[in-house]
Amino acid sequence: MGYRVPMQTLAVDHPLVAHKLTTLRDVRTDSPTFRRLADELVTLLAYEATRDVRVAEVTVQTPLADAPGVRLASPKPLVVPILRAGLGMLDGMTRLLPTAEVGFLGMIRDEGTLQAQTYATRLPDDLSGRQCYVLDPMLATGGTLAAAIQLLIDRGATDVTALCLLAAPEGLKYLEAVFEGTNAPIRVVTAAVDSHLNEQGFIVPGLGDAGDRLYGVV
Ligand SMILES: O=P(O)(O)OC[C@H]1O[C@H](OP(=O)(O)OP(=O)(O)O)[C@H](O)[C@@H]1O
Ligand SMILES: O=c1cc[nH]c(=O)[nH]1
Ligand SMILES: [Mg+2]
Repeated sequence: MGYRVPMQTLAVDHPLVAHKLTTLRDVRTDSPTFRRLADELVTLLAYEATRDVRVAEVTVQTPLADAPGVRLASPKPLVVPILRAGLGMLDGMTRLLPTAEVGFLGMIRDEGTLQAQTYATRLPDDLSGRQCYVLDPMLATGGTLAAAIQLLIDRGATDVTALCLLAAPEGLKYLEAVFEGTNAPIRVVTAAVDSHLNEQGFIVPGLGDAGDRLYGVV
């Protein structure tokens, strides 16, 4: 029997995170500003989300002496943005993890049933031993993120961290229930856990439709 690993959620408590999130939420914030703030915010979240990223010890020479240090280790971490809205978090993440590889998942939530459908998958076949970082700004019902994490686990991933700009308590509870008792530690790093979901499955107070605010209503 596998041991139980509770899901860990970290809401990053930092004034700069709160400052950027406040402007992201503001309905008056236009798309160019929204894209810039999402990019800046994910870099702050990534700093916390990568605390356990694997490194290897190295020695470099300074102009004065040898200095012990570390470099990002192999195998390379995998970053997986969930299209569309997760693309708005990709550059901010890879800026901190420049050696990471990038896989892609295209997923859309049916606005009637709130069920997630996968329309694109481009991932390495074997994810065993890889640290995986999933990017999706909104964790609402949790259906999209649960399906994405399951796809990674099906390919052997055992170390998955999701970065979300906002999370709803309902979605966090759903993820906990889905992955309870799996061997894979699941971590969620978010800028805030909001109040609740409304009847349309939107996070309240939230920031609206993240994909539309990043890229327009298409
Ligand atoms: O937790 P859930 O209830 O599953 O909802 C969250 C999902 O909904 C949004 O995507 P959307 O379906 O709007 O696609 P988009 O990114 O292309 O706009 C969001 O970016 C998440 O992927
Ligand atoms: O509040 C929400 C919920 C799902 N998707 C979004 O973009 N926003
Ligand atoms: Mg959307």
